[in-house]
Amino acid sequence: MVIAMIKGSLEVTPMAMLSRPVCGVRGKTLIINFPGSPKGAGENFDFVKKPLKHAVDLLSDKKPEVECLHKAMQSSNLKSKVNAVNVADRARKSQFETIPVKTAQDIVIQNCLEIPSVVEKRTLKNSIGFILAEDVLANDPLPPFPASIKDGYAVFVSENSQLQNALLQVRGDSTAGESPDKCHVEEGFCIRVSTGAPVPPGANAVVQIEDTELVERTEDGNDEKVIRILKSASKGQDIRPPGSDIPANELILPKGTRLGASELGVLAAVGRPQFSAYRKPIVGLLSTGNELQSPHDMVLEKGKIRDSNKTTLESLFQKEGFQTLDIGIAKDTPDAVYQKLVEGLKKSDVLVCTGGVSMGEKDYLKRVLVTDLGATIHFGAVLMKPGKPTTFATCTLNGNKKLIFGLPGNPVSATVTSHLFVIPALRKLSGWDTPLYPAVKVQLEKDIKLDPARPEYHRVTLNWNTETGVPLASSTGNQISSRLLSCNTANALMLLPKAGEFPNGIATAGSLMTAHLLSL
Ligand SMILES: Nc1nc2c(c(=O)[nH]1)N[C@H]1C(S)=C(S)[C@@H](COP(=O)(O)OP(=O)(O)OC[C@H]3O[C@@H](n4cnc5c(N)ncnc54)[C@H](O)[C@@H]3O)O[C@H]1N2
Ligand code: MOO
Ligand SMILES: [Mg+2]
Repeated sequence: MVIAMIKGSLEVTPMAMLSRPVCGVRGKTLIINFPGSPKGAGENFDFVKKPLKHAVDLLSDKKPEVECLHKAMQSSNLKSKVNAVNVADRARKSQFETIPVKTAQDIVIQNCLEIPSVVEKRTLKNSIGFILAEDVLANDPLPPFPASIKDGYAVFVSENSQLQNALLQVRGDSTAGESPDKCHVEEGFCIRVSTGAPVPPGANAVVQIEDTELVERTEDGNDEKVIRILKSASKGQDIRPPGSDIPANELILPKGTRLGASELGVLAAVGRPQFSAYRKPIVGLLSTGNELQSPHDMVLEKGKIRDSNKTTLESLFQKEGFQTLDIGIAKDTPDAVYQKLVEGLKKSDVLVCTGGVSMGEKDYLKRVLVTDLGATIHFGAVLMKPGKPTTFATCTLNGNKKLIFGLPGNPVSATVTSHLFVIPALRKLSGWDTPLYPAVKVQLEKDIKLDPARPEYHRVTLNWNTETGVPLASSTGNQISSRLLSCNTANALMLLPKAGEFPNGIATAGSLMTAHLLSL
């Protein structure tokens, strides 16, 4: 505890090295000596409060509770009930019906809808991409006063005079930030105004400086005394009436609005720096596989490869605005998969695993989900290339429903299925109404051979063709699902039908296809 206090305090101030915290135990009493200053005492309490209950339990010999806590904190003792020995009896065909992508997406979204959304208070900082959970009305109108659109003169235009060639005495000035009541305009007079400054009472138009000339200076020669208006002026000209940009007490951002830069700017403008938004889910990332080494390892052991999925998916989800947690790598044993799944599910709302979902003897994910976690697998095979063994399950942990994606281990399959299933789910859980990627018609640049059995999500780079108005889709090359390079530079997933739907099984150059936009 002393170390925790010194370590925590040093992050607040280097002066902490001058303090001498003391902690001890007398009989069954824990004694903590906090610093004398109220601020220091409060901070130090925060540094040590987490294990207090556990410390007191230890002192009072509350063994069962202590053991239970230990067990809950380390999922490392968990033993799977999956039989890993009997390989000969394993299923030789997938037990899961292969369903269309659209059906799979509907199932995912339906499960998201069954999770109650959590509303949290947010402020203008770090709220980009969040969805408003309340209707927002403007507190104040914008502009809050009649404001000048030009640098010039506030004047009075009457029924009889539009002021062409009129000589007006300059009575004062109104610059931005001043009170509108500072001065007053009457016939024969004007007030010099700046853009954004209040137009004073009595004035009903602004004449820009370009349409005036100076006729007489003040005695000291520095200021304007009389000006001439060169062009006729009309009532209301170059004035923004109060509330003309944003009216007060009107619904300006309805519940469900996604907060982009301008929406946050609007909230800032109308005096709503605090608002309710839907909480975003936390995404846990788990790689599985005996072959995986850290991407930081410079030397590969025999038979090993570096874990690239976690880096790709972490970057993808973070780019979409979601917080990710690295749950690590699970070895290909039922125990390891079980332990990592429990750890991941405790820490996150949505757990995204890669690998171990196909037909291999060490593909344990589905079996552990069902046998050890009592999870429901909603689908375990999807009619698509890449991504065939994509698996989606839900389970309940401490009363909370959790989503689990078991994405295929191949790097391209994991990336493509993240776009098609995981990101829509994360968006839906964050309150988006339309979480799927928008689709556009695109034109094939070259012939492409179609897959005999599965519709393909072909990675393409779209270039906007200004002559035809239709984006031209260029393939990123060899589409094998292990070749992550095929995702580089891709800004769309082009949906190609299976071979039977095209003569000779070839989609010819110039054909129109649907593509899902990943980015612009
Ligand atoms: N008999 C069958 N075999 C396979 C089928 C099938 O239907 N029948 N489906 C194939 C398809 S399609 C895919 S996709 C893969 C999916 O495999 P798994 O999800 O079980 O994944 P693994 O076997 O663990 O790994 C596949 C591949 O990906 C590499 N990998 C895994 N994790 C990572 C990572 N984090 N970073 C980089 N690369 C990773 C792994 O080394 C393998 O090469 O199954 C086919 N087999
Ligand atoms: O479906 Mo797998 O994802 O082709 O490689
Ligand atoms: Mg496998």
